[in-house]
Parts: sequence; C-alpha cells; structure tokens
Amino acid sequence: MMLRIPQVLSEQQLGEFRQVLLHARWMDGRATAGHQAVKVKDNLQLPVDAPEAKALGQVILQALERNPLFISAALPKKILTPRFNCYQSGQSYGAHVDNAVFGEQGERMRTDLSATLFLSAPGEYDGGELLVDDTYGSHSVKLAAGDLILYPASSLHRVTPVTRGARIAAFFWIQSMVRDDAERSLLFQLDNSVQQLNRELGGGHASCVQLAGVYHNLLRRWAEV
Ligand SMILES: O=C(O)CCC(=O)C(=O)O
Ligand SMILES: [Fe+2]
Repeated sequence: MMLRIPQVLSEQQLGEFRQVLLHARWMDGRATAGHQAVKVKDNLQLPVDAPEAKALGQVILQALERNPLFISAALPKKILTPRFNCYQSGQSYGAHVDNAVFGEQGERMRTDLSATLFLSAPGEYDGGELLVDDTYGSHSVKLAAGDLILYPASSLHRVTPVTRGARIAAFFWIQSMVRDDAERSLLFQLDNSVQQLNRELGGGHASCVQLAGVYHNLLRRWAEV
C-alpha cells in the first residue's frame, strides 16, 4: 500500500527546518549507499551523526507519534531516525530496492515501510519525482512540503533527475508490528471503516463494538511486539 500522509510538519516547523538545512554541512550520499545502490545513487546527504540531523530527526519522530493516520497505516514497532537528502544540478537516484535490515545504536530493525517526507515545495524544483513500482505500474510522487509518502520497502523505486533548484527531503524506514503488507492494509481499511461507523452510528452501537473487537483480534493474531 502507498499512502500520502498530509501535513506531518507545520509551516512554522518547515521554516525552521529550512533555516537549519540551508546552513548544514552536506556530504556525498554515496558514503552510506549499499553495494548495489552506490552505482545508481547521486545525491547529497547530511552525516547521520550531524547534530542538525539528530535534532530535526527527533522533531519528525515526535510529529509522527502524534499522527493518527501514520500510526493506523504503519502500526510502527521501530522507526529509524530520519535522514536528510538533497538533489540538485541533475542529481538522481536510479532504480533500487532498500536494504532489508538497518542497524542503529547496536539495535537492528527490518525495513517493512519506506518513507519520504518532502521538505521543498514542488514549485522550487523541476524533476525529482519519486517513482515507485508495484504490480499496477509505476507511481509518480511529488508532494507539498510537509507531506509524507509511505510505501512498501520491498518496492523498486527511483528519483528522477532534478534539473532546476534543489529537492530536500527526509527519508527513513519503519519496522511495523505487522510485517505483511496485505495484512497491514486490511487492518488499515478495517480501522478506517470502524471509525467511519463510529461517527455515523455512535461508538456505543453494538456493531461498532463488535467490529472494533474484530480489529483488535486480527491485530492480536498478526502483530509481533
Ligand atoms: O529521496 C527519496 O525520496 C528516496 C531516497 C531513497 O530511495 C533512499 O535513500 O533509499
Ligand atoms: Fe530507496
């Protein structure tokens, strides 16, 4: 499942991010690319241990914790501290699949979902579409600043060349409590339907109570905690 999560960051937060990122020390993104990705990766990145990256990463994590749509769709177990990248002057990232496992502070996590949080507005650059392949074809994603796209980490994806301006984004991975994309999508649909019914019938209605029970009992079957 691919899902857009709108307005993860406020206008004020975006302004603060821009100020910090404008003055940050960017490095060649190939330094953190894996064996295969290094051949197709051409962008800039903030060093993972840069103080700016750590501070802004925490702001994003706090925003995600309070975002009901993100929680419902991702059912997160672990979230890698967000990283920051920049594409300019024709830079791009060719087709690749992300690493299955990442390590951070001695802890390992499986990547079930990939996320890009757009920090530049679409009008600030040409190109820079994130193209994500699935069985329905290739989906082009270019979102408003502050919006996030969530997509299966198993997908082949790429970023087209940025031919004008600069595309700055945060990117990170999530290990979900529910590893299987199809099961997680079913839970998300069910959660949405239950919430809709709650609004229409009132939360105390017997069908709402029963369906909420089905949601929790499916989650109990499928969740790894
Ligand atoms: O810049 C993006 O939107 C995606 C970056 C990416 O695919 C990666 O770093 O693995
Ligand atoms: Fe990637």
